[in-house]
Formats: sequence, C-alpha cells, structure tokens
Amino acid sequence: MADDNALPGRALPGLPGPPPPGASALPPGTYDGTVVLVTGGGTGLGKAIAAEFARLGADLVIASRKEDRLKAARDELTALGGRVTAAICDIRDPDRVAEVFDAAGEAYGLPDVLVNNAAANFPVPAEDMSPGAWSAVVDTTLTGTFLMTREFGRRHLAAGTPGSIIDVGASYAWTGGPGFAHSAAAKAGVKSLVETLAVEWGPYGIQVNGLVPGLMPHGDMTAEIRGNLDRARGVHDQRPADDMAARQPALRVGLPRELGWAATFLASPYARFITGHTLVVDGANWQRRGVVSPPVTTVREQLGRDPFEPFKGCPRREGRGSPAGAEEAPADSPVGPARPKARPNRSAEPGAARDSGADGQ
Ligand SMILES: CCCCC/C=C/C(=O)SCCNC(=O)CCNC(=O)[C@H](O)C(C)(C)COP(=O)(O)OP(=O)(O)OC[C@H]1O[C@@H](n2cnc3c(N)ncnc32)[C@H](O)[C@@H]1OP(=O)(O)O
Ligand SMILES: NC(=O)C1=CN([C@@H]2O[C@H](COP(=O)(O)OP(=O)(O)OC[C@H]3O[C@@H](n4cnc5c(N)ncnc54)[C@H](OP(=O)(O)O)[C@@H]3O)[C@@H](O)[C@H]2O)C=CC1
Repeated sequence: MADDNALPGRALPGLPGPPPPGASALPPGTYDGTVVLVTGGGTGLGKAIAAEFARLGADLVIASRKEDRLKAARDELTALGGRVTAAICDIRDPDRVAEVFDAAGEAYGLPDVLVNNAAANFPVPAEDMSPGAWSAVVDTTLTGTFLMTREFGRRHLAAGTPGSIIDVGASYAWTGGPGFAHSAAAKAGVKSLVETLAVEWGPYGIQVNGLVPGLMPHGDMTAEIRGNLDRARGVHDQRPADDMAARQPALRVGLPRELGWAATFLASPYARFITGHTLVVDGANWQRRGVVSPPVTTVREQLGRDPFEPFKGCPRREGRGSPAGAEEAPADSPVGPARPKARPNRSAEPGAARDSGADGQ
C-alpha cells in the first residue's frame, strides 16, 4: 500500500522516516495459523494494522458498519496473502457482536487476537454537545470496545485458550482533550479497561494492551477530523502536510504502517510478558511543552464558532442567565433561582497552556 503522506523535508532533520511498505521486524510467518479480528479494519489505521498482520500470515476478520468500504478493504488485504472475511457489525450491538464471533469461528476458528480500533469522533465544544452526540462517541468508542472485549474474553475463558487484545487509544486519555470531551472521556475509559482486564484476565492467559497513534493522517479520515487538522493551514504558508509536520517534535507525521508494526509486535510471541501497557507511537508529541506558554484561545475560537448563547436548546432553563435576563425561575422552583449572567469570554486572559494542539492525540 502506498504512503498517504510523503515526509516533508526541513532544515532540521527531525526523526528519521521508517522502512518502506512491506518491511517487517518480525520473522515471516509469525502469524501463520492465527486469526486476527480488527474492528474498523476497512479504513485508515485499522486497515493499516490489518495489513501488517496479513503480511505476517494472519487470517483476518474486519468488522464495521459499512459494507462497501469493508469489501474494498477485503480485496486489498487479500492481495497481501491471507484469507480475509468482512463482517458487517455495529459494535454497539451486543447481539451482532456475538454473531460476528460465531461467523469468525465458523470461517477460521475463534480469533486469537482482537484489535479494538473502531471509534467515533468529531470536534465540538462541550457546551454545544447534545446527549445524542455524547452517546454516539462514548457508546462506540468505550461501550463498543467493551462489548467486543467481553465477547472475546468469554469465549477464550470457556475454551481455556490464550489470546491477545489491543485497544487503540488516544493520548488525551491522560491529558484531557479540549474540543473532544466525549472522545477523551471514552479513551480514558478504554485505557482503564486495558489496565483492569490485564490483571483480571492475566491468569487465563489473555493479554490486554493499549496502542496510541499520534498524528497519522490518511485518506479515510472523516471530513470533521481532517477539517480539524486543516485548521492549521496557512499559518506558515505551507502545504497542510508540511504544516502538520512542523507542529510535531519529530518534524514529521506518523505513517499508518508504523502503528501496524507496533500492533504486530504487541500481539506477538516476543511480547508475551507485556500486558496492561499502553504503547504510544507519536514521536513524543503528547509530551510537548514550550519554554513559553502560548496564549490561551477557547475551543470555540479554535473551531471558529460564534459566542455561546446561554442555555440555547435547554428548554427547562430558558431565560435563566440569558443576556436579556428574562423570566427568572422562582427561588422555590425545582430548577432553583436564576443564576447571574454568563461570564464574559475570558479568552484574552493569560494562562499556562500546554503547547500541544489536539492534533493526533
Ligand atoms: C484531530 C484530533 C484527533 C484526536 C484523536 C482521535 C481520533 C479519532 O477518534 S478519529 C476516528 C474518527 N472516525 C469516526 O468518527 C468514524 C465514525 N464516525 C461517524 O460515523 C460519524 O462521525 C458519527 C460518529 C457522527 C456517526 O455516528 P452515528 O451513530 O451515525 O451518529 P448520528 O449521525 O446519528 O449523530 C448522533 C448525534 O451526534 C450529533 N453529531 C454528529 N456530528 C456532530 C458534530 N460534528 N458536532 C456536533 N454534534 C454532532 C448528531 O447531531 C446527533 O445528535 P442528536 O441529533 O442530538 O442525537
Ligand atoms: N488518525 C489519527 O491521527 C488518530 C486516530 N486515533 C484512533 O485510531 C483509531 C482509528 O482511527 P482512524 O483510522 O483515523 O479513523 P477512521 O475514521 O478511518 O476509522 C474508524 C473506523 O471505525 C469504524 N466504526 C465507527 N463506528 C463504528 C461502529 N459503531 N461499529 C463498528 N465500526 C465502527 C468505521 O467504519 P464504518 O464507518 O464502516 O462503521 C471506521 O472503519 C480510532 O480508535 C481513533 O480514535 C487516535 C489518535 C489519532
């Protein structure tokens, strides 16, 4: 598979680029006779992870909601060597999750490796986020990961067989993710699941690790996520790819196959004593701090949104704290007395900020 991004040049060298596509640190055939199930394996990083397992001999099951993308990826991945099954599945549906494991079992046998890669995400200020938006992201990213994991664990416990789980995370699980409150909370939950289940299921022979990509642009990114990255465009009057690279300590972005190589290592026989660990593949971007803190800008400003209209869309509280100060609820009302007017935008205040954007956290 071709690189999605050329590595842009710069006066400083940055971290060296990786070996070419098709290279592997593991012996050929490391995954011969092994079944690997990758959620979201039809696109982007999931497909790149699936590709590295396929090159090393694995049979694959790729699972997600959209048939057309799954079928295209199946054809692409089959060309790399192993057998590939595409399973339509919304990982939020526990019955469908069980059916996918049944189908995988009939085709190749119980998957030995589960890669929980599927996730949902879009940038939105927390104050604008509807319950449905919160649920769309948390139910997919955290609950879906749990449902897949539970099914895998139950079947291995019943069969008395070992297995390996890799959960794809994000570094804002540690730092918080302004503009991505739903996703950051979900990924923090995923990291906690890794640490909990590594202990709970270690005695049964099941490894559970996390794998965190840094900024790894690819052609399948949703318009929302791609748009977030393109916000930086023009700051240095450079091409977007150059600009993204200039914002990374490595002076380059990551390539999807670098994540694939890390995944194949973590599930391999050479990593049998590694469990409960989350491996970050991001060129140290998440640890970045400046000598001088950059000025604080609100998430609304960064997303180009108009000022927040207090309590818009919250009918029970209409009028409370609104700019007109209209219709205050009485003090004995179940919703309590009116609060003072919303505080003015404090974006111009100085403050300590991390020198890292939400780019590939
Ligand atoms: C650049 C920083 C990156 C940080 C690291 C993390 C990266 C990633 O996680 S990248 C992975 C991103 N990939 C995906 O998200 C792929 C799958 N995504 C989707 O299919 C859609 O984006 C989806 C999550 C919105 C689709 O889920 P679905 O269940 O189909 O949801 P609905 O379309 O029905 O919408 C539910 C709910 O959410 C509201 N909503 C949708 N988009 C936005 C938005 N951009 N901003 C605010 N709210 C949004 C939508 O209005 C619905 O709300 P209610 O109508 O109130 O129920
Ligand atoms: N790209 C990056 O720079 C970063 C990515 N990540 C993480 O890497 C992983 C992969 O991201 P990336 O490849 O960029 O994103 P993509 O949008 O390409 O992939 C997301 C995948 O999840 C699948 N999916 C979404 N919702 C569901 C669902 N309810 N049930 C089943 N499958 C679902 C999608 O397939 P379909 O629509 O067919 O269901 C899609 O294949 C995610 O966990 C993401 O959070 C973390 C940090 C940075």
